[in-house]
Amino acid sequence: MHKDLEKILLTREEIAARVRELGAQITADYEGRSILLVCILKGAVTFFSDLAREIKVPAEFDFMVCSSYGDATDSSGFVKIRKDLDSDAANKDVLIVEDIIDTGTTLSRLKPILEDRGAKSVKIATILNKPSRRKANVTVDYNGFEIPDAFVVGYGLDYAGRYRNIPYIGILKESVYKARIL
Ligand SMILES: O=P(O)(O)OC[C@H]1O[C@H](OP(=O)(O)OP(=O)(O)O)[C@H](O)[C@@H]1O
Ligand SMILES: Nc1nc2[nH]cnc2c(=O)[nH]1
Repeated sequence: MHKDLEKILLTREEIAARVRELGAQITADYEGRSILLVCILKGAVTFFSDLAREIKVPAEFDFMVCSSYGDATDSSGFVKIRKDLDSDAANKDVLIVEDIIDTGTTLSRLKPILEDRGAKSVKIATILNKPSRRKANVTVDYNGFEIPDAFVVGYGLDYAGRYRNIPYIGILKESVYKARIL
């Protein structure tokens, strides 16, 4: 285990098994159609590349970078798109791929933006979900794991830009972020 982790929450094997299940479910749900898979950078990149290979219907890839400010329950909560899609979402079945849904601010703002562009459908897949932290309503169509309110890293998720390449998901030691040693 990485020295900065308190414990491993989800092993490589557990993640891979769940990703296979999600891929099979998505493949069945979209049978006969194709998907525009949208990766929300950077955190979702690992899940995105694993999930995409478990989806057996034709899939286009595209990428967005978003920053959220405030929370979605007040009018100051908004999402800034720092890198937009290259493709046109109109008339496409869009599947947004996220690493974690926390307050829900990002997706509660992003989903309507893609719907307003004329997407045929917009659904959401996430590997992690923290429902106890929710402030904005988000329907999660494909939910990997519900996790407690602890700060996790690995499998794409970072703290201060680090730990994204840990191949499993673990809880970061409080001493790491309390000491602000990074
Ligand atoms: O539900 P919310 O409270 O809106 O939080 C979830 C968002 O926060 C994280 O991104 P982050 O801004 O940390 O960027 P990163 O993916 O580049 O690490 C995560 O990837 C989601 O996009
Ligand atoms: N890395 C990381 N980012 C988050 N964003 C919201 N919750 C988390 C978390 O637990 N870990």
